[in-house]
Amino acid sequence: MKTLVIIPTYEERDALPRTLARTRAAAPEADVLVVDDNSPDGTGELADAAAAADPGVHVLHRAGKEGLGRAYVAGFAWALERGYDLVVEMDADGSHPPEQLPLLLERAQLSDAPDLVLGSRWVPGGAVVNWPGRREALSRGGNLYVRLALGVPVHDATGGYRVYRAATLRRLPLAEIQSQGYCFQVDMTWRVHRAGGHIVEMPITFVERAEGRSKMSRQIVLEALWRTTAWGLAHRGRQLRALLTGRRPPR
Ligand SMILES: Nc1nc2c(ncn2[C@@H]2O[C@H](COP(=O)(O)OP(=O)(O)O[C@H]3O[C@H](CO)[C@@H](O)[C@H](O)[C@@H]3O)[C@@H](O)[C@H]2O)c(=O)[nH]1
Repeated sequence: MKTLVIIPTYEERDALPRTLARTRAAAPEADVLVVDDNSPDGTGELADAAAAADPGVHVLHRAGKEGLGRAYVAGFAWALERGYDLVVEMDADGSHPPEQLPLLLERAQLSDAPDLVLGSRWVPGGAVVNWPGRREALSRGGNLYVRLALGVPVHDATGGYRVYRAATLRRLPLAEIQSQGYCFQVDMTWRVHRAGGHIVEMPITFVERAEGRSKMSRQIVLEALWRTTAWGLAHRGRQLRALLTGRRPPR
């Protein structure tokens, strides 16, 4: 199946070349799209150089930093316009080891044809390497909150190593997405679930970056908290209304 790996970048000069090389070696049949938000450190120029040397690497330049969510929505549109069948999300910093990609892609192509294969840190066999305790607690706690608030039956809705079936992305109202930061991952997981999508989790090992720095911020955490809470309240309201009026409650 025609596959595109989307790698969003902001200031990933030190990490990107190695991640690109590892990705092309691990899954040479997949094309790569770097979506750079005009990084001031020259990441975009590095990506251009990689694209000039390898026809399987492409670059989408955006005018400025607008967050992970907007970068992915632009990357999805790029992929759908060009007829890719599978669309992968992957961080630029090597924390999503490209060597695990073939297993995720293989799972995405099994006959039960999942709409979304989630690389999961929090299922048996999954792991995190070199994360401080408070970051692990934030991720585990955040995922528990997502499950309780939204009823999404997965263990790692916030993770960013995943494979979508392009046909599923086509059915989602991507232009409506408001999430800017990492709650985009929750937003997408929930959209696939609500649309009746088949989601499977595969264990992955997340390895904290050795170069550059995380873009995680207080603003990103707060956005995830308030959006998840607002979605959850609206969702529970819809379910209650359905029950009271004898209709089938929405997922
Ligand atoms: N284009 C673009 N890329 C961005 C932006 N912000 C972050 N990125 C890119 O998005 C990827 C993830 O950012 P990191 O800063 O490395 O994230 P992390 O803290 O390691 O994030 C982990 O937690 C997130 C939330 O759970 C996960 O979404 C992510 O996959 C990973 O597990 C990196 O490739 C980074 O360059 C942005 O505004 N624009």
